Amino acid sequence: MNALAATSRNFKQAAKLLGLDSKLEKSLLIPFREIKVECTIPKDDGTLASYVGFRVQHDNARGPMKGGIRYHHEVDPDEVNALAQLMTWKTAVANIPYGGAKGGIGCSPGDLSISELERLTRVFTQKIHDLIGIHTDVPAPDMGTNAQTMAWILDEYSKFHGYSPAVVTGKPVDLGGSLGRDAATGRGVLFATEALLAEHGKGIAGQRFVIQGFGNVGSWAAQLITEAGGKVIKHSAENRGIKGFDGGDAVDPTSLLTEECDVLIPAALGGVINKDNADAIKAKYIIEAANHPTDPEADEILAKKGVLILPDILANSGGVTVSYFEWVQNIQGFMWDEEKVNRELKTYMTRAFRDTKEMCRSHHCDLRMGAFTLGVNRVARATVLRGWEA
Ligand SMILES: NC(=O)C1=CN([C@@H]2O[C@H](COP(=O)(O)OP(=O)(O)OC[C@H]3O[C@@H](n4cnc5c(N)ncnc54)[C@H](OP(=O)(O)O)[C@@H]3O)[C@@H](O)[C@H]2O)C=CC1
Ligand SMILES: O=C(O)CCC(=O)C(=O)O
Repeated sequence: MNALAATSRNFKQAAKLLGLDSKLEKSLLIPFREIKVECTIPKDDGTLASYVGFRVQHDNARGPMKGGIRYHHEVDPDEVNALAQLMTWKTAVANIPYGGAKGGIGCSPGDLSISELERLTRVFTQKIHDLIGIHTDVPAPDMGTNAQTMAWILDEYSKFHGYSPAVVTGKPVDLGGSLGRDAATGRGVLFATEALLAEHGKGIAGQRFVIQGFGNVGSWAAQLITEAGGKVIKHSAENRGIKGFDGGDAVDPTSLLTEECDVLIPAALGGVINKDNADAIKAKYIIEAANHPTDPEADEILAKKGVLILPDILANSGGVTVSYFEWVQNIQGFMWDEEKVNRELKTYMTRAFRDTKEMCRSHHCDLRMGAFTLGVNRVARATVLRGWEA
């Protein structure tokens, strides 16, 4: 199922459980603003290359819009729209004062040189600089982008608006980035997994994990789970990003989803768990480190098999939570030590898990609907409180 159809279906199910007014439901679903820009750059060989960039600003009822920028050849408007919508519910689940947005450029970053990536990022920033900002929309890294990409956005944005470190998060620590942001999504995955397993009288130690994707999120999750005593038995790439991680074997990324294990952690692309492979999944728990890795059809099959799924908008909210801490530090002009960042992250992740479970109890629903009803309800309340006057 297309990412937007899947995300909207989950939203509508949550709206129904909450008994939302149909006009409010419609207004929450339609994005605040969709931006599509042409980005042409000279390549290193002197020829020109054109790319399409997107930024979808989904909702700002609870605060500035927030979300990553993805560089990937499969980036398309529907997917960016779905990812932006997920950010709106995710920031509300985490209870941080943001709305949701997401951006992307349809390109294969591995085929571009560093200077081509820098030119592309600067052209994209030139096209969107007056639509982002510290109190309007704050980008961050996602697949195919990193702290260096954020440094280029910060520099280009600052040419127009003056030095503004808080306009992006996930930037290098030397430019005002937060200690602990690099590991934050993976660390949040660890805390969320601990909270879920604890409900079943289990800990990380001794559980067998399979992780798909070994970029920023997957590699940090693997390292931290290993340090906590978990056994990462398979992962989907050569060790990348984390020096010295030596757990698990590298195998083909699609077949590993159906490997024998206790906990499966998809940490790459969306839609990888679908009606074609859901029945063959052997894990007892799925922790969605990636965004929308599970199709609604697969959700139904896995529920019948008794597999518990910790949904993306809760499981991977550690990244945006520490992005919030970074933004707060930039605005305060005061840097936190890493221990404080990690301690606060644990508090926020544990609270989000507890609040989600409360919605599961009160609305008699699974964890995905618990998280969706929690997020959608908070955004709906803020929307109504702000009023409808034009
Ligand atoms: N970075 C963050 O803070 C956050 C990220 N996320 C989500 O986590 C996921 C991963 O993001 P991140 O780690 O930042 O991205 P990275 O670009 O750092 O890493 C992506 C990983 O996915 C792998 N991958 C790419 N395509 C496929 C495929 N078709 N099948 C299997 N593996 C594939 C890549 O392998 P290779 O290197 O070989 O291409 C790489 O290991 C995304 O869904 C993202 O939206 C969610 C919250 C926050
Ligand atoms: O850190 C952020 O602001 C956003 C991270 C992100 O894109 C995500 O959670 O999917």
